[in-house]
Amino acid sequence: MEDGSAGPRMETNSTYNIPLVQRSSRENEMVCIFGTGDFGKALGSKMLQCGYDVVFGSRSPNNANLVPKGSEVLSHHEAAQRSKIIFLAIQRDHYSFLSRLAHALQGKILVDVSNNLKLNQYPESNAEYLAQLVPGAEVVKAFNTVSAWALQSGTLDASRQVFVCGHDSKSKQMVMEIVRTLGLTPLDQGSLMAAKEVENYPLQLFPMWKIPMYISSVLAAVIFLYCVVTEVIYSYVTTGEDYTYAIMIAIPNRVFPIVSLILLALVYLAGIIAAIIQLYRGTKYSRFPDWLDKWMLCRKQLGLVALGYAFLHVIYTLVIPIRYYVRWWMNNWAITQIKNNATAPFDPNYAWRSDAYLAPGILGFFFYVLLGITSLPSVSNIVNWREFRFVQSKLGYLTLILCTGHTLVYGWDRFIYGPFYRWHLPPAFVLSLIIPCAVLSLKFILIAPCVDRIITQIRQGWERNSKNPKKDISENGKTTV
Ligand SMILES: NC(=O)C1=CN([C@@H]2O[C@H](COP(=O)(O)OP(=O)(O)OC[C@H]3O[C@@H](n4cnc5c(N)ncnc54)[C@H](OP(=O)(O)O)[C@@H]3O)[C@@H](O)[C@H]2O)C=CC1
Ligand SMILES: [Fe+3]
Repeated sequence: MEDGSAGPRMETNSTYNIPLVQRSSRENEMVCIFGTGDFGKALGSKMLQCGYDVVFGSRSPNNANLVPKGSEVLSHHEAAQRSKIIFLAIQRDHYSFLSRLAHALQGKILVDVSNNLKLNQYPESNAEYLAQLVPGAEVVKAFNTVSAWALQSGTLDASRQVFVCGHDSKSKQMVMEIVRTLGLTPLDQGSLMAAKEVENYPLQLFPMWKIPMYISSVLAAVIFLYCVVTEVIYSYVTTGEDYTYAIMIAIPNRVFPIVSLILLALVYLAGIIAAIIQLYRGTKYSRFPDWLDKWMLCRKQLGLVALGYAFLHVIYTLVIPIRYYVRWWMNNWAITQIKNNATAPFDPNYAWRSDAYLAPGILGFFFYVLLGITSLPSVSNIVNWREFRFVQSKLGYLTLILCTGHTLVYGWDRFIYGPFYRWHLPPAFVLSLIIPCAVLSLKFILIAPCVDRIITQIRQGWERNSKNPKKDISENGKTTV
């Protein structure tokens, strides 16, 4: 849009709606908005600021004081005559009156901004429903991901993207131009068939985080209950000892590292299953099952949730020295030694064991944090694809090895120590090692040169069962291999 004076717009604007964008020197473009509700008013106000002329279509055109200063309110029929583009800031349930206006709406561009309350609330999308009601108009879906509040307050940072879809590309371009003028970023989503997806988008709560959150919560709950049964209830039943205070710090500090380790292993298990499937099928050209696709797509979120649990484990571990139970136990031990006038000998084995347990934990956590940082868009955008793969894969496996090592050394002789197998149940940390050890063993097999060669070939497009290599029939009938 070329620069120029703001035209007659300036005089009619109230102090609130001084155009921020200087539009073309030609007549200001008139846009019509049906509905003087929250969204209609917010959109109208923003458009006035950006230099458009706004006319509202309302059931009560006499309530002109309700709309932003500088705009007009007319009946739907009159307002429709004034503009090529009409924004429908009306709930879908009230669309039916539009069929009576079909004649006035003939050839107009109707912008559907509506949202629903539930996912898939109606069989067809609101925009497609509108297109059926007013077949003579071009329907474009847009703006439904922008809230009235954000439009009005200007806090659009998180929602600058406006999904736009519609059958007629010219109409879509006109709407996208308005989106740009309002300082937003249009994203063309294709034909009106995409409207359903566009409408479902704002109804989804953190779509990629759902599965990781669900898995981690279920895991945490199950492991917590397992620890309560094998530690608190077991102690109470067998010795009558009250160990319930453990549910505040001791048991959560077992649950957090276990969940973290299992989630981290699950991040890499997806890739291993994918490699095994490719090896088995002997091709990369057939689709993975749906569940694996979903799993692969949420690996980053899974890893970040795992990092969150690792953080909790670190914090809970740091408070151990200030716990009453620990201080009591240490003092008691020292007093017993004084009373007996005998100092417990220094045990280098034990010193080794405790350091060997802590060191991989600290290093593992360090790489864990590094992994988390490199997955942030601001960091991943400045490394190339190879560097990103290197960090996420090599560093990821190193983290998994260190954290698994940390748990293995923690186990030490506890794996075979009878009293830890209460009611014949293995201690929780033993369970936490199953998936990580399986992942590491499988990875070990997959990187063996003979297996790795086949996987690399498959990933480069080689197919085991293709007896006839892919043939291209060129136009002159010759076959090229
Ligand atoms: N609020 C928001 O943040 C967002 C809203 N949207 C969508 O924008 C649309 C409007 O939302 P919102 O402004 O919040 O809703 P409101 O309920 O505040 O306003 C809707 C407007 O529609 C008109 N209306 C109500 N009933 C009828 C009817 N029976 N026939 C004709 N017109 C009627 C009224 O205007 P009048 O009295 O002038 O006729 C009313 O002010 C909805 O489809 C919503 O999904 C999309 C994104 C964000
Ligand atoms: Fe630990």
